[in-house]
Amino acid sequence: MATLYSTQCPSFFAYSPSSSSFSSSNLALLQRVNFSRRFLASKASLKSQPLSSQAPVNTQQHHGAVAAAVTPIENGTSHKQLKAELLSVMSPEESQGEADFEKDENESTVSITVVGASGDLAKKKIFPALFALYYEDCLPKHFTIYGYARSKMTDAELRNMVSKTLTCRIDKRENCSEKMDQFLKRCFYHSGQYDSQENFAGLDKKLKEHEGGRTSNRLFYLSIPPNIFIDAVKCASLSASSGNGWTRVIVEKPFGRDSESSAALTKSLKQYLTEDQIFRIDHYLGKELVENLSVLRFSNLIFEPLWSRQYIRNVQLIFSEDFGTEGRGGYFDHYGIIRDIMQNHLLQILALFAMETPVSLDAEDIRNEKVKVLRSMRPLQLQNMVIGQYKSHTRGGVTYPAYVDDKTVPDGSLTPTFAAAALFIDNARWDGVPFLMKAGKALHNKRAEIRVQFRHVPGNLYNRNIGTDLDRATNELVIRVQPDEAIYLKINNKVPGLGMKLDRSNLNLHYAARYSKEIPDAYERLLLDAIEGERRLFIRSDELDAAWSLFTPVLKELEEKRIIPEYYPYGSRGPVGAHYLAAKYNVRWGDLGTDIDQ
Ligand SMILES: NC(=O)C1=CN([C@@H]2O[C@H](COP(=O)(O)OP(=O)(O)OC[C@H]3O[C@@H](n4cnc5c(N)ncnc54)[C@H](OP(=O)(O)O)[C@@H]3O)[C@@H](O)[C@H]2O)C=CC1
Ligand SMILES: O=C1O[C@H](COP(=O)(O)O)[C@@H](O)[C@H](O)[C@H]1O
Repeated sequence: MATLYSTQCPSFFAYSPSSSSFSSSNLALLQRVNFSRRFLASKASLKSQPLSSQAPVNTQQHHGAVAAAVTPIENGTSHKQLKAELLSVMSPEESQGEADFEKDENESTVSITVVGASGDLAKKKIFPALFALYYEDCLPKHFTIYGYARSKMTDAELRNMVSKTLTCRIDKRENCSEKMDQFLKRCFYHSGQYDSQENFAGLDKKLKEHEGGRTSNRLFYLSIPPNIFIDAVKCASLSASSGNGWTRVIVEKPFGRDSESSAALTKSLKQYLTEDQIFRIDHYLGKELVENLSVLRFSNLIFEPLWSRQYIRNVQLIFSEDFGTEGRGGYFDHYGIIRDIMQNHLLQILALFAMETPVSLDAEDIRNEKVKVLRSMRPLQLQNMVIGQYKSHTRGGVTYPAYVDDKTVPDGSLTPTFAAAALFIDNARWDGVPFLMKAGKALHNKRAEIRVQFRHVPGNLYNRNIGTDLDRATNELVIRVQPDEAIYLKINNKVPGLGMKLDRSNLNLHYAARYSKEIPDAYERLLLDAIEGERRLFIRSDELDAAWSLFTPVLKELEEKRIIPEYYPYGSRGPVGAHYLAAKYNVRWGDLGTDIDQ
């Protein structure tokens, strides 16, 4: 039986996809064994920490455990047989871990409170992600979900609101509505002000009733505008923290507007929480292909040796959306595209892409390497930046609005809805390699991708067959984060036939063709990690400081000098200036749409 790495609930266990008939009780057992190993690992680290802080999972140990469970197990193996087999290979500590796990499962509970439950993000992303986790059996045995917001709602009204946004995966339609009903029964609502300790104490009382005297672990997801983060954190922490388990808070971006406001936010958060309790979310880190970046690089011999200035000419990080700020103009105008996308999502991808090999897969080891990259970078300069704003455009009889037509945007706003930038990492690996970023709203397509353009082949024997445009003949690795996830490598190839004609082709890993399983939403992975105390995909405060120090000077300059953005038509490819910026560094944007870019 071919054994591949595929997971049902990824954090817990792995099994062979070809063993779809593998009994669910056997799967559950494998899950338990892995979980008990993880539990042991986290228990070991708990001993040295105060109760209110986190118990980080040792990812290396976790991966070891997963690998252990991937050992081929024949279909038809009975549950009893399997349990006996697994118990026989467990060390005494692991058997104890298994017992502890069972005890812990029965004696502890996780309460997840979505603060701002009436809002857009909660409806669109958080509740659906929680349901997906529930469907996949990834939530703990005892869990309760609470919605908290000022709006008046009954439990039934919250359930009704949530039910409208729940969906089942295409490959998981079985018992879907039954599962939805079960999930909704575990969702409740508490109405309260964000700055009222009394209202949070009311929540605490209700949570305690659900927790029924078990060890209570509590996760608060702040899905509210940033101006009320601190009020909510203060009240949640003072009135609704767990008394005997962990308390964690997921904080949504924006984390400030610049270095100063971000530092002030961190300082205020730390009045009520330890750094270990703060989970700063950047949902791009939860995207499948971003998570895969390190796998691609560090587990394939062919990539890592090429991953430097010696072979890479430039790296491009591209984000585009084919819609404007519709409905979010009020928020957006205060931040703009540089803060909304570049300083966080694209910069995080850049750091992961460019970091040195971490000592291990532990969160701190990975985050240490990312910080080093950020701290090796030159702060962005105005001359390495182009900004744009979309204007109205009529196409096919339809008129698309300008950014400033949005009623929530002040007249004459200069806020960029598009930006392109050239960044540099001044370290031995990347010296002189331009990292180009481009992000925009209301462009011609919706896409997020990483493009790696390699150097020309020195003394290429086939130069004559390639023609004069050597750039077009160099290898390019494209990691398409979304939509239609894919990794493809552009290579030169001989066109079959008696002549010697070359063309460009793709070595193509197209996810939809290769994997039948639907890709989980980023929020699922991140919520699961927060519940498990895995911080690898969350932003540490020093990472945040380093990220802001790269962008703060240029953001201030743009605002102080009131730089006018280049206007581009809604639905276009963005300002021409982006091409001049790239040309300054001998780069051609890779997303111009060649015949082999699908
Ligand atoms: N929506 C998205 O796609 C994304 C959002 N984010 C971030 O997530 C967080 C939540 O976003 P989103 O759901 O869109 O936000 P919303 O504007 O929908 O706000 C969420 C809830 O907060 C309450 N609220 C809104 N404004 C105020 C206010 N001025 N004072 C007090 N309470 C208020 C409302 O609940 P009630 O009135 O019932 O109390 C509202 O339902 C924000 O930090 C946002 O930046 C990040 C990435 C994407
Ligand atoms: O953080 C944000 O991300 C979304 C894009 O997220 P995606 O997962 O749909 O690609 C963006 O629309 C929004 O402006 C920004 O705040």
